[in-house]
Amino acid sequence: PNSYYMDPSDPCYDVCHRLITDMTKFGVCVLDNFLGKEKGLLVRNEVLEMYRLGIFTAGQLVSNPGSTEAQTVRSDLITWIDGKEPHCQYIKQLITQVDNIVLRANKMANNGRLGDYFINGRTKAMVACYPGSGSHYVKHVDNPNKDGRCITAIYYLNLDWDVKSCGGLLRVFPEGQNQVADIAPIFDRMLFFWSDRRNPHEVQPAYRTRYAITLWYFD
Ligand SMILES: O=C(O)CNC(=O)c1n[nH]c2ccccc2c1=O
Ligand SMILES: [Fe+2]
Repeated sequence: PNSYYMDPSDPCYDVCHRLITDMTKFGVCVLDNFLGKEKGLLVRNEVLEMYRLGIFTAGQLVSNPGSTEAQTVRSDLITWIDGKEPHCQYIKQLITQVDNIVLRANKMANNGRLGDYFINGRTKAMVACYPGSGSHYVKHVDNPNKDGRCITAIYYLNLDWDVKSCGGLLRVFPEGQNQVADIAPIFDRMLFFWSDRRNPHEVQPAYRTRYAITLWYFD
């Protein structure tokens, strides 16, 4: 069939429709209140507990620019989760929820292709923590060389996050547009964007501990 029918009374319908529309028009989609406060807090607590248990490892090493000694500035800390680990049941539920939406939006899009992709898999969930000491991520493209990743999906966990005092803004520079997209990493916000060169982006220096969970979908 051209595209599989989804009943508009289905609660997922609106979200899937938003995802298709925004990704087609902007290549970026922001969904707020994604899980709801209660479930969002349960996911957040699992991540904070993991951080307390010290299972995060250093993400990228950023050498001190211009420094003489070889010391490196720790930037983001990360850990990879498939959801089967102990004390990750709510992270697993988040992953399942995002899978449902991406896969059903993929089927619902015309002739079953979301942005001309046929999504057929994803990475594990990468839980990232930016310690608040000005840690950041320089402007980059997630998938510059066709490694198969097509959609970046990020879930933010940061309560009462005010970019003016906490920093940590995600700034996307959509290719070919002179308009940037500034996305605050606020609690229970779900973000999707094309992982390729259409969306260079940076994480500006964070002055409070900043948590996010990222999934990359493959086509
Ligand atoms: O947290 C955000 O708002 C955006 N985050 C990113 O773009 C981002 N992109 N690529 C990575 C690769 C390895 C470790 C962390 C990352 C990472 O936070
Ligand atoms: Fe990125």
